[in-house]
Amino acid sequence: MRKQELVLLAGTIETQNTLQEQLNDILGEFITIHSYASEDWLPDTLTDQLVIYSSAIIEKEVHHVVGKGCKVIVARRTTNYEYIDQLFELPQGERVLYVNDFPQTAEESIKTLQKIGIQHIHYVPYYPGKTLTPDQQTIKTAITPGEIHLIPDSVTQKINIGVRLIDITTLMEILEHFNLKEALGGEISDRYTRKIIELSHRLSLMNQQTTLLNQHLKHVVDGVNDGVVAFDSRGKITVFNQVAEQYIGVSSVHAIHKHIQSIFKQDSLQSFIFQNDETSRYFTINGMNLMVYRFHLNEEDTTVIIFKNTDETISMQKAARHDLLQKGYIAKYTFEDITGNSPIVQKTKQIANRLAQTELPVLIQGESGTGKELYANAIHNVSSRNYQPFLAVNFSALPEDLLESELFGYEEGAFTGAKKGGKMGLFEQADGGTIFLDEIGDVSVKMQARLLRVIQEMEIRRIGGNKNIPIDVRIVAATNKDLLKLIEKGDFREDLYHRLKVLTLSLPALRERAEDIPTLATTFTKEQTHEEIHISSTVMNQLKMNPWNGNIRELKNTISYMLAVRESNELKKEDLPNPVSYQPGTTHPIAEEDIIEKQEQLELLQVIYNLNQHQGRASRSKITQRTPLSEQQVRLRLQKLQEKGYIQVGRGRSGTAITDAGVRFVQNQPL
Ligand SMILES: Nc1ncnc2c1ncn2[C@@H]1O[C@H](COP(=O)(O)OP(=O)(O)OP(=O)(O)O)[C@@H](O)[C@H]1O
Repeated sequence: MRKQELVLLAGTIETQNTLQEQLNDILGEFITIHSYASEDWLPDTLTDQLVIYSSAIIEKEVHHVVGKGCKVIVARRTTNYEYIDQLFELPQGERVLYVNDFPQTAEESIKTLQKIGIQHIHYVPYYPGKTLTPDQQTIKTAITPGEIHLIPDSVTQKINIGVRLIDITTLMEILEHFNLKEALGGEISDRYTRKIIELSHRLSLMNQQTTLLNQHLKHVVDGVNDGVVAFDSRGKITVFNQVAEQYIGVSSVHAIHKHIQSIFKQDSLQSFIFQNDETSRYFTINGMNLMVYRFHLNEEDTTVIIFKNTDETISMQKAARHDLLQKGYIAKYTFEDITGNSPIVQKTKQIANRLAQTELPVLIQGESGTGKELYANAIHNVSSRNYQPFLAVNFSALPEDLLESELFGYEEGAFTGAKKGGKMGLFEQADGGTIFLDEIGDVSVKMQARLLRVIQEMEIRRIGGNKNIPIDVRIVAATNKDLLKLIEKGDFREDLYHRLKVLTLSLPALRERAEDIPTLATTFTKEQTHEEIHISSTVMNQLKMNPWNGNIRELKNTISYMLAVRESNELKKEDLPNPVSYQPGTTHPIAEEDIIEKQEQLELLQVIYNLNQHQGRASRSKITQRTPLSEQQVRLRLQKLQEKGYIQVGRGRSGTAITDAGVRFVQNQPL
């Protein structure tokens, strides 16, 4: 049987090609399709043919070629479902121009799109000759079924959903014309609907994916440890996670889509949410201490509120600290542990506190035992790095050959005995925190060069390694040596000195703040025993007088000694260690007047001792005759000797007698 034929007449080549392809797909097996576009060329007069117009509008342009015996069918057209996926990506409520060649085709197409469920966007029909209102002229997106050239220039996003296709009723009309409807109608409508089903399958797949994505995001937001709430420009809640449910005491099902004010009833919270100057504030909500943060997502015109439980944050920080503590990388002391109320200590603590707030290196200088390590700890603990590691390296305690691998680590196989997998050095381990370089004056010149490089570059290279590892470490160094003298002698690099001493902190010697000695002595006593210990005034006076060349460490050791040897709950002069056992002077000589005054007291004591031995109790005039001191000076020194428990000054004319402690003191003095 000869195949039947039909002629398709379209306006544009694009429409011609698309519809030719559609008809071929569905009817090509049974009917031969010829097609022409009026914008291209048309055939000579057609006779006795079935002619399909792509739309009623082209009639004027083509009717002259439709001759005798022709039957004309004007195609009804519907959206081409293949390309509409892109429309789902447009945001909810977006205004778009729907651009077509005529008002009725534009209106029709909009209705079709709405019918198949694309209702989240707001369509404005547009066709040649339509005048847009000033408001409509701001629309930046246009959709068109192949009529790209008709889109106004103001539009920036152009979505071509392709030429509209011939609908099923027209296809059935064609079959009827050829008397094929009965034989082929079912099959053709199946082919047509299969395409539609494919589309609805794609749409449902897309919906499924959107639902999955929404669920996934809900799980993510629910998994966040903080309360998260979001609301749109009208105040309607769009996000309300599980933690927010707990904090606010409202279920998300109840909260979502409600107005924010109906859920957050607390006035102060409402005013915080709606004002613009503050971005965070502290609130107590349902008995919980919450820090509330607010920020705006401009693109989505959404406000997000985050609720952080400060009690939980504190316990998390404690857990992090516990972790560091287990590794031993923690600064144990704070400024509270630094005992002393003397003006000089208060001032030093104040300066240290300020230095701590910077990120710059600090060099702590002070005699041995003045608390340099204590200050380094305290500085770290008030700095912004306080929840990061604090590592102390004592250069005088580590042998030179170990130092390098300890500080910088090594790679596997770097040397015989190197651990499998290599080792991280202290600088790497201190990353994010503070490294305390103690006794920096004892560092060898070779190590000084390496340290200088690390401090300059803020990166290290492991022994045997070939890559530089960046580090973020704050340096606090300490020394009891006079680094300037070392520089003069060529034992310390001047460039390293300048790198380290960006900020300096000088710690006072204990003798410069003797007024702190009673508090220190009592503190150390309490630290070491729970027993109620009294320090006799004689002992206290003696402690105050001692030059303390070993500073606080020496004082602490003296207290430990006395607590060990005491016979009662009172620390008496007999418990004091032998003066010669006091630490020898380290860096500073004892202040001049101290030596002289001590010497004079000793001489006086010697005089009293001799007088007592030969003449019994000694009168003040006799004592004065035997010394170069004035009567007034003798009186003052006798008072001091009595306070120390070395003599007993009698009333009236009864004279002065040396005590046992005085005798011991005299006898113990080097000749
Ligand atoms: N102000 C203070 N209050 C309480 N204890 C202190 C104080 N200063 C120092 N100490 C104690 O004295 C001892 C010595 O302190 P630290 O080790 O910090 O001194 P240092 O200056 O680093 O000494 P060195 O130069 O010998 O290393 C420590 O036991 C410390 O706890």
